[in-house]
Amino acid sequence: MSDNRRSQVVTQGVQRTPNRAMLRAVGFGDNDFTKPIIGVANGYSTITPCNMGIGDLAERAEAGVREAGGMPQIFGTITISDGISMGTEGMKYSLVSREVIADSIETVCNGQSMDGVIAIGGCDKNMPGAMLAMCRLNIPSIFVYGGTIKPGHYEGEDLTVVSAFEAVGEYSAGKIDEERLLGVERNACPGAGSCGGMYTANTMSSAFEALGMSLMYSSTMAAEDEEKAESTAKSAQVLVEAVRKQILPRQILTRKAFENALSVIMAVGGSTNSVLHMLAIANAIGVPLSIDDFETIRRKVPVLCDLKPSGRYVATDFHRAGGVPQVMKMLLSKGLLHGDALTITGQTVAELLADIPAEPRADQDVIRTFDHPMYPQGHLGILKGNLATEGAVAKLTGIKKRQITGPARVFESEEECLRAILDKQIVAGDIVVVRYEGPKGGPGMREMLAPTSAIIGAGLGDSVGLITDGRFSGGTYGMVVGHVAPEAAVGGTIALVQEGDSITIDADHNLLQLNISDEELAQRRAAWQPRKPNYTRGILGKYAKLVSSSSRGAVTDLDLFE
Ligand SMILES: CC(C)(O)[C@@H](O)C(=O)O
Ligand SMILES: [Mg+2]
Repeated sequence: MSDNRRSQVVTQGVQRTPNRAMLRAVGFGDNDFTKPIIGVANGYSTITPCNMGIGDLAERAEAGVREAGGMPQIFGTITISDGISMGTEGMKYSLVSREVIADSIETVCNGQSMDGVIAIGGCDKNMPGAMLAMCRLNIPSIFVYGGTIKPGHYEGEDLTVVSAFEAVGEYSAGKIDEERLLGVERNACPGAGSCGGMYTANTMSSAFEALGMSLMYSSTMAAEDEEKAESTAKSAQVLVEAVRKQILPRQILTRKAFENALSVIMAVGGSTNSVLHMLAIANAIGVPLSIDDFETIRRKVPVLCDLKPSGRYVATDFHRAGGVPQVMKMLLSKGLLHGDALTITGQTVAELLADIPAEPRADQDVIRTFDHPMYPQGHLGILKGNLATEGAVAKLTGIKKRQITGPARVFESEEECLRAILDKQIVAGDIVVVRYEGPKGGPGMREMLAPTSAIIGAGLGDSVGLITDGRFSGGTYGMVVGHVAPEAAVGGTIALVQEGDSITIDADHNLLQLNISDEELAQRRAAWQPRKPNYTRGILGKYAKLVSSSSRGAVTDLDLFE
C-alpha cells in the first residue's frame, strides 16, 4: 500500500492534471506526487507569547517532513490569548476557539485529502482544538507543543502571568505598593511560550504526551530552547513514519490511553480545564469516558508534583527534574498506568519508559515520591448534589479546608463579582456564586482567573468558596468549584440560588448542596424564566445554540441529528 493513499485522489490520473498543475505552483515536482502530503497546522501568531515562536517551529516541521520523504503543506490556525482576553467579554471566545481550531484543521486536512497532520499550538485551546480534529480525521497525527515560557524574575522570586493576576488582589487589599505592582507587570512574562506553571496549556501538553500523541519530554520543553526545535523536526520524522505504518489516532486514543492521561493530570496537579477537554476528545474519538471517571482516578492517584499555581515550581523546573516521562514511569511502577498503550512512535508506553528509573532523582524536589506526595489523592474532585446533578469540578489544592458551609453571594457575571471582591464586599465564610457564565449562558464559560486571584491576593483563599457554571484558569486555586452543570442558562439549580442562601461545598463527600427544602426548590424552579440569550447571531450565537453541557465536554457536535 502506498504512503499517499488519501492524497492520491488529487495527485493521480489524467483527470488530475489541473490539480497537479496547481500543486506544481506550490513546489511539487515530477517525483513528489507519490509522496504523502502532510498538513502542518501552524498556530503562529503575534497576539500572544504562547504562539509567537511557533512560526519557526512550523518551518522546522516542514523541513523535517520533507527530509523524511513527505510533502509538507502549511496552513494557519487561529488562537485566542486567554491571558490577554481574561476578564473581558472577549474571553467568551476562548472556549469557542477550541471548536474553530478543530473545525479549521478538519476542514483543511479533509478538504485537501491530506495523508497526515502535524499540529503546532501554544495557548490553551490550541491543544484540545487540534486533538479534536485529529480524532475526527483519524489520519496519522502528531501534536507539537509550542513550549512553555521561562519564569520571570523579580525581587528574588520566580514569576508567571498568574503572579500579575494575584498582584492585582494584593494591591487592592493594600498588601503591596504600586512600584511592586509595576515590577511584577514588567517582569512576569520574559519571552515566548505558554504560561509557565502547571496551568492549562502545560497541563494539556502533558496530557497529550501521556496519551501517546506527542513525543516524550516534548511537552515541558521551553519554547525558546533549541531542543524544542529539534524535537519538532523529530516529530515530523515520526509522523511520516506513522503514515507509512498507518498508525491511526483510533489505535492510540483508547480507553487505556485516556486513563493514562487522567492519571498524569492528577499527578502533575493539572488544570480543571482538562476535565472539559478530555471529555470532548473522548467524545470525538468515540471512547466512553464520563466525568465520574475523573473521580475514580483521583482517588487512586496522588498529586506528586510541586508545581504552580499552588505549588512552588514552574514547567521548566519540572522538565529539568525529569518531566512527564518520570511521572509516567512512577505511575507505571505502581500499577497506575497502562504500559501496553500504543504511541504515535509505534512503541508502547512501557517501551518508551524502559530506561527511566522508577524513583525520581534525589537531587530535586519538584517531583515527589509516593511516600511524600503533595496530596495523597488527586486534586480534581467531581462534586454532585442538588446544585450540580450532572456534576461540577472542584480544584482542591493550596487550601487547608475541604468543607465549607456559608451564605451565597450571588453575581450574574464575572465583572460584578470581581468588583465586589476588590471593593472588599466579600468576607471570610462567604460562598461566591457566579452564574450565567456557562457554555450556553456566557456563552463560552469564561475563565474566572481575575476573581479567584483577587480572592487569593486578599488572603481569603482558605475561607471563601467560589462556585460557577463558568470555568477556571489553570492558574486558579483555592476553594473553587466550576463547570457546575446543569448551568443557569438552562435552568440548573445554580440559577435558583438567592442571596444569603446556605450552600455547602464538601470535597470529602463530593457534595455541592443548596441547603433549602425540596419544596422550596421546586417552587423556585417552577417560577424560573429563561433569560434572553446574550448573543443570537454570529459565532457566539451559533455556539450557544449548539453547545452541550460542560459535563459532556461542552462540545458542539454531540448528537447533532438525534
Ligand atoms: C492565562 C492562563 C494562566 O494561561 C490561563 O488561561 C490558564 O487557563 O491556565
Ligand atoms: Mg485558560
